[in-house]
Amino acid sequence: MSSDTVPSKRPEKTTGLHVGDPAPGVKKVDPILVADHVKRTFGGLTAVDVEHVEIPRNAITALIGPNGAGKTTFFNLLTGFDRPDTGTWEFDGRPLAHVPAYRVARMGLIRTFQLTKSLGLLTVMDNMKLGAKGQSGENFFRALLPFLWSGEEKANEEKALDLLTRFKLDAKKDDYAASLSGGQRKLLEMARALMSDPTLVMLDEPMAGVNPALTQSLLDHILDLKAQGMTVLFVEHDMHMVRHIADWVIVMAEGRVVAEGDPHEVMQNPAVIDAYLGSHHDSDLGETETEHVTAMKELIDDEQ
Ligand SMILES: Nc1ncnc2c1ncn2[C@@H]1O[C@H](COP(=O)(O)OP(=O)(O)OP(=O)(O)O)[C@@H](O)[C@H]1O
Repeated sequence: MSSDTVPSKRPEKTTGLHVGDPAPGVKKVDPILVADHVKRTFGGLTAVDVEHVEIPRNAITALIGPNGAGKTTFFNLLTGFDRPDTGTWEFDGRPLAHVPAYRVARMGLIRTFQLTKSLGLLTVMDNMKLGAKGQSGENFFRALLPFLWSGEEKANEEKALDLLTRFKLDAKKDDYAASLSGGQRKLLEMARALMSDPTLVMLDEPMAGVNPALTQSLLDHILDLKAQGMTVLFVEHDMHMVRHIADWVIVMAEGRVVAEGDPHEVMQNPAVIDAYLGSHHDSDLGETETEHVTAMKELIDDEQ
């Protein structure tokens, strides 16, 4: 955790996102994603058991929770990278359960991974082109009639260069992705996600492994996504980041949503304190205290 984790300008928070008390599963004024009864078990372990959750449109929502709470599994389910035992969910009013990941992406829901998936032996530019919608090779007839797609190829390259410039990676466009630093790879992954003009961007631990020199730039880019009309849902352990940029926070523990609210309210919610600190929150956790718990403890103290 870093207390330097602040964007360069004060983020404009979006409020008025929910209807009624901010309890788990609370209705949103304009949800972009609505999930019901999504359950995933691994043998005897219930990793995800979300009864109902709504993600507000054109806002930044943080999904937080202690290690093993089910956040990444839930991300995998929503984006078609894993299959639930039960459950349905809709993205922009369209059912998504059983839709494979590549089609979910084409529908406008793009995700990044905790460990970046940039292809090290491809150049930065080639990684970007892979993120484009409707690539030439996808369609048999286009592949037979290349003049149909040369214009598209050029447009993709221009768009990629534009994005790489925005993310300050243009000078690296011909380098192998493997030569980038961890933080630059995170930026590349985010830039690549934007190649397909998503409406919902899901980021799994965008700050993990990013050195302080790049954290501000990453935060600014995430805020930009909202400014451009996109919706962001991100998993993050860095609570300072959550507090600074999230408009809404959803807290998971043991597979369930245990609390929701704006970042300041949520940090004071007893269910959240319990989820992170169990029954130990008045005592020193000593050796057993993880970095995430320490971070949460500091913030809870700040809020009180
Ligand atoms: N493929 C799998 N096979 C078996 N168990 C799994 C699998 N994937 C996840 N789990 C288990 O499901 C639970 C939820 O894991 P998940 O990675 O979703 O949690 P998380 O909240 O993302 O945790 P972290 O913050 O540590 O990344 C954990 O107990 C984990 O061990």
